Amino acid sequence: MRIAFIGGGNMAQALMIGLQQRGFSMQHITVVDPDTTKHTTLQTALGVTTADSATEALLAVDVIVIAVKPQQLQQVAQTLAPLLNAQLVVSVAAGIRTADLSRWLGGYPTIIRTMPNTPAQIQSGITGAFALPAVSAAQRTQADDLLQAAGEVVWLDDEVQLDAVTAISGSGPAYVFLMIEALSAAGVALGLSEAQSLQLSLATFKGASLLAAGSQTPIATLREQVTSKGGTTEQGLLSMRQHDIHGMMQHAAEQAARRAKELGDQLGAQA
Ligand SMILES: NC(=O)C1=CN([C@@H]2O[C@H](COP(=O)(O)OP(=O)(O)OC[C@H]3O[C@@H](n4cnc5c(N)ncnc54)[C@H](OP(=O)(O)O)[C@@H]3O)[C@@H](O)[C@H]2O)C=CC1
Ligand SMILES: O=C(O)[C@@H]1CCC=N1
Repeated sequence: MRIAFIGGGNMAQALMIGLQQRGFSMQHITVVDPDTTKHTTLQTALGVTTADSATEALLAVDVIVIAVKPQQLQQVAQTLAPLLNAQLVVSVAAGIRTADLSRWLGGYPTIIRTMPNTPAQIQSGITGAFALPAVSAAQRTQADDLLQAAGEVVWLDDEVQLDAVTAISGSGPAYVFLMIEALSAAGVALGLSEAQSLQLSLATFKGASLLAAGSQTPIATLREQVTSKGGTTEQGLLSMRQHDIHGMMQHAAEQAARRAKELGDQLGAQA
């Protein structure tokens, strides 16, 4: 499979590192990004070919992954439109709907909209994906192979659900990083050194996540197994409930999903 990435920023790099870790032939990847300061790093660290603008020859690939910011997508799509020739187009942009991208690409039919996340770079990502009906079974398999290099893939039948995926797993790593920062800061406030508090917090998130992911036991039961009657956890959880942890997470996800829809509405309204 030959791949062209349009945009070589954070998300594209996370996907490419995932592909590299999986042993993908990196010489089969071209990255188009006008920010030439990124080119040397992309070439030396990842072994990919770089270019500052797209040409028909550079886009003679099987899959084009568009990984620019949603605000840049319309302009990028209009530049790509005359250069396309039946390649599969995969978008990772938050909020932007396939109908709008297809229109910007001149009525292009073979598009898969996805929402990956940055743990892709250690093959521990998860991607939500939605394919337009014109995408062939072979192209869907190609996209699945590409995305599986980054971790799990969840195929959706309803594109609207991608805004929820964005709010949960697309943005989710940032929520988790914030929680690690917060737990670690709490440890420092209780007298631990910064280094040891971070070590304890990181190992706790990692251990609890691995235990939960690898166990048949319901998460609530795993939580109860930590919570000794009359013990310490009970007090910690009580405080978290008093501060409405569920409401906080619900509100955060709602705000992220609202923003994904807003990006789709506002940017998708462009001709
Ligand atoms: N970061 C994340 O965790 C996730 C991001 N996404 C999506 O991925 C997309 C990219 O996000 P992210 O990687 O964070 O953003 P970045 O800004 O890191 O990457 C975008 C890159 O595209 C470049 N670019 C701008 N214009 C063009 C152009 N005309 N042709 C080619 N490249 C161009 C940008 O250059 P310059 O900086 O000079 O503008 C930049 O290097 C977004 O749509 C986002 O919604 C999806 C899931 C998770
Ligand atoms: O914050 C953003 O808009 C992108 C999409 C999901 C993660 N990062």
